[in-house]
Amino acid sequence: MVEEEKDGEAQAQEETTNLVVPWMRAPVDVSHVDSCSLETLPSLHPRLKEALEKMGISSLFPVQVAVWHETIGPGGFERDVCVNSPTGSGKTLSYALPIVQTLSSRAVRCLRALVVLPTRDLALQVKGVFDAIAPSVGLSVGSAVGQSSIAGDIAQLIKTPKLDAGICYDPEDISQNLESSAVDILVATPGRLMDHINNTKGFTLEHLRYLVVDETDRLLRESYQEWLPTVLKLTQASDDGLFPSSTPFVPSAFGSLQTIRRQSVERGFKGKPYPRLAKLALSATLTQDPSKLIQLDLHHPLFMTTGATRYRLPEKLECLRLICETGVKPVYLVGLLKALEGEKCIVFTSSVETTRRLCKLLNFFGDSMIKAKEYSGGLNQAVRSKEIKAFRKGDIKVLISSDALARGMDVELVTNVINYDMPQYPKTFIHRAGRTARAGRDGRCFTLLGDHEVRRFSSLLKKVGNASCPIYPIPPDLFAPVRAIYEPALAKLKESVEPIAPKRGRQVGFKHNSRTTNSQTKRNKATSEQA
Ligand SMILES: Nc1ncnc2c1ncn2[C@@H]1O[C@H](COP(=O)(O)OP(=O)(O)OP(=O)(O)O)[C@@H](O)[C@H]1O
Repeated sequence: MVEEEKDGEAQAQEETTNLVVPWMRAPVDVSHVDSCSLETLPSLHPRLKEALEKMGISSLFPVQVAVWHETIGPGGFERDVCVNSPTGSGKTLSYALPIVQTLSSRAVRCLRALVVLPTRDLALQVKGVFDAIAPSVGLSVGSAVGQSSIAGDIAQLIKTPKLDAGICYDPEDISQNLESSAVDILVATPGRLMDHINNTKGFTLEHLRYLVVDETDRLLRESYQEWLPTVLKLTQASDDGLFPSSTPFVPSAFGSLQTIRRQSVERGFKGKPYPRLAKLALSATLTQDPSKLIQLDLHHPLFMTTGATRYRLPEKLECLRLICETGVKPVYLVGLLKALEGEKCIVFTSSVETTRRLCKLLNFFGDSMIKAKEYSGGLNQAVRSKEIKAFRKGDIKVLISSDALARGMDVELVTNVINYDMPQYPKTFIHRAGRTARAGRDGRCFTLLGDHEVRRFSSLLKKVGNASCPIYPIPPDLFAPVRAIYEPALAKLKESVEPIAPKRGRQVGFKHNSRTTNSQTKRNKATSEQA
């Protein structure tokens, strides 16, 4: 993927120059923090406790406890927080809970918290987490993501006055005008957010108090229409006027609100309250690149990480490898999938095109072998949503995917991740593998390798802090029937996907992805992580 390549270059640069911003050199190590039961969590709102219990949550994970202390506890949102914590460790709730808790005492509905994620599916997943807790304290959550109707968004986000019988809407009436937003919290993708900022009447970030940049490294890698500088600028605009810290909002001459974001006294401001937006940045592979981090304009940032290594795999993840004979990699994959029959598996490939072909090929092996569906940026959103829904429900057990599914997606009971194509970069490995072994559960990550990839894979494993990756032995009796039907399945695939005259020596297959042309590869890569 073009994105992962950029990531790789950036990582290589960081690794060689060893540039680390000073505040990252003294992190809070979350691996020394214990889980905490809801009963003993200080200051937790009783209705939030109930909502969490309804979700089946009885205690907070370490990263959630650490962020809680820094925001609700003694830290009191004094500093911006940057979290680097493994996949599946519960980062979503680590920011959702303190934001909902602090906003639970708000008097007037305004857009106070903005959560930005790189893809539509991720944004909707995170909205689901807020939806599970925010209504319990009277807060409303909205979403603004691509490929949904703008009119629908506007109806959901902007409050229009109700014209009840006998009551007239009076735009001069401040009490009617106070609530312009229909939501307190907005979960958005950058493109749709910019649409609203530029075009939606009544949409304002004037009262924003919290900004969450989830999957930070991914979001900072691309400018997405300059969304971040725009948001920072719009929230700074209302910082010009300072209001007494005891007055959380003041009706202005225009009937709208003005918000003091932080009521703390900042260094160098001689006792004056200095309004600012509180920011939280999170990822399992948080960038350490100063030129990227500077874009966030962080305030006395506090860095939370887990352990001494840069990246960390989930504790209960088991890594295994399969060394495949040249030219018959799909046979190994089908053999492995037969060995894992009945369990939920995600198979990652290197591109949209390989995803499409591999999925077709597997289905040509016949229903009795493998039933697989595909998920990639090459499909339209409706199809992707349908497939992911079926996968969540368990109607589909095998999902062949590009890296569109690698980051953040939380699908329950995925017990196996299979790297059909070896990931090129440590970050890609971390995110792919992290679709399993989530929330302290067990999971396995298999990587299929050709002989020529073994050395490179060993060096990649070292970078993700995992030295042990034994060979997985597929039971030999599973291979023979698969081998027997490989050639006919391949022939069917050739007929179905090879309208272009094959080049000399070119075969349909998955042995070498380099066979696709450069422009094709670039196209595929470019779409593979698109929302
Ligand atoms: N305190 C908790 N108790 C039990 N389960 C939890 C708790 N917190 C989160 N979970 C569950 O853990 C899973 C992983 O959480 P989440 O998606 O927030 O992880 P993450 O750290 O953001 O992962 P990624 O880096 O892959 O995005 C989810 O299914 C979530 O419901």
